[in-house]
Amino acid sequence: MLAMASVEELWAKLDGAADCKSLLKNNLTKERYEALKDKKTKFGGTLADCIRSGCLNLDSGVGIYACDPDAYTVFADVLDAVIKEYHKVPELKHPEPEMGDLDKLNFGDLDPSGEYIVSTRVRVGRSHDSYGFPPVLTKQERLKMEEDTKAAFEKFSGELAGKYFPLEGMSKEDQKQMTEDHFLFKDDDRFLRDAGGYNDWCSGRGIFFNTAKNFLVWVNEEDHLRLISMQKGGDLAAVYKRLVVAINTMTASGLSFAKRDGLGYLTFCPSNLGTALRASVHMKIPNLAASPEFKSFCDNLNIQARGIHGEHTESVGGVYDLSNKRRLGLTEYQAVEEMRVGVEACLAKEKELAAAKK
Ligand SMILES: Nc1ncnc2c1ncn2[C@@H]1O[C@H](COP(=O)(O)OP(=O)(O)OP(=O)(O)O)[C@@H](O)[C@H]1O
Repeated sequence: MLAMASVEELWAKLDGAADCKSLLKNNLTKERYEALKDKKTKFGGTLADCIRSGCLNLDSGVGIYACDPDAYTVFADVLDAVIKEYHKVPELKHPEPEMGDLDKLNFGDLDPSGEYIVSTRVRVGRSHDSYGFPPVLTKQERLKMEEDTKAAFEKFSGELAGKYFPLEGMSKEDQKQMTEDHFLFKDDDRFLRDAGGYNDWCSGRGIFFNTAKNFLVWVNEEDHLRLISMQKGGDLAAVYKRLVVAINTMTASGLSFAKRDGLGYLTFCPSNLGTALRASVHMKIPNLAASPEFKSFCDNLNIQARGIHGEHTESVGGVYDLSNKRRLGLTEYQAVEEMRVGVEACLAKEKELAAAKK
């Protein structure tokens, strides 16, 4: 069974796949493979744990996950190369976290008319530095981690106060409704599945909500933690401030998050590390989206366009998920600013194209 394949079998599959275009394929040279194939992290993770998904799914974009925080040191030879290529940075010199002065943010509501932006969301990923990532995590460890996390939720007060809902025992109807409302995560990503992301599903997974349901935390989806602030409309300042207060509360509660000099916050997928921040709007841009320049327009602004049901989904009714593409090599505040500038440009272009049609 390939899910249990040895590192030699996985490598043979990757090496023989001439048309594979993943970053793993590009960067795991024979020399690197030979040097790394017998190494182990302090969590007991191996190269096979990192590359399994990318070898089973030769159509992967990235193709490599970190089996645990230590993988970024032990398998740095290949992971650093992948990180540089994915994030398009020549050097790994991520700055220290900087959220900006919350009293002097450069932005407010990006769409006061309320006509274009359906909703705004900013999320960060965080990993406990004392636990491995899904390929090496046991069920008991995941449950213990869930307990540590729940204890930190007790520190949320004011508008952040809320309740934790474990997935185990949640009805199918509730899960479906929460997913359709864009609140909850699913277990249907084959890349993540083959990386071990759904091992022992759904034990140790859950979701925390504040009372107003505009702040939530995903527990043990892809990352140990995803802190998410979201609301209807375009008030980026309100969404961002809420998130920063939540991050500071979690940190002050005594949790220690995995971080490495030059790489910032560590996440399961190397595509997310650094700020681990994705700021997005769901925005109506039917005219821009239909224009041939849509992709290059977004690329020039470092904006990523996704469908509205998450990565790898299609747009519905001309509504797109527009977010910052860069997460590494810039501060949190700069990442949000980059998204803000890009979204404003997309909005202006949409209006211009709509006016030209009249
Ligand atoms: N601005 C937004 N408004 C409402 N829902 C959003 C917004 N951005 C993302 N979502 C919803 O959040 C959920 C998760 O999306 P998705 O998986 O694409 O992003 P993510 O959580 O940032 O993680 P990743 O980048 O690792 O995929 C989906 O249901 C998506 O529709």
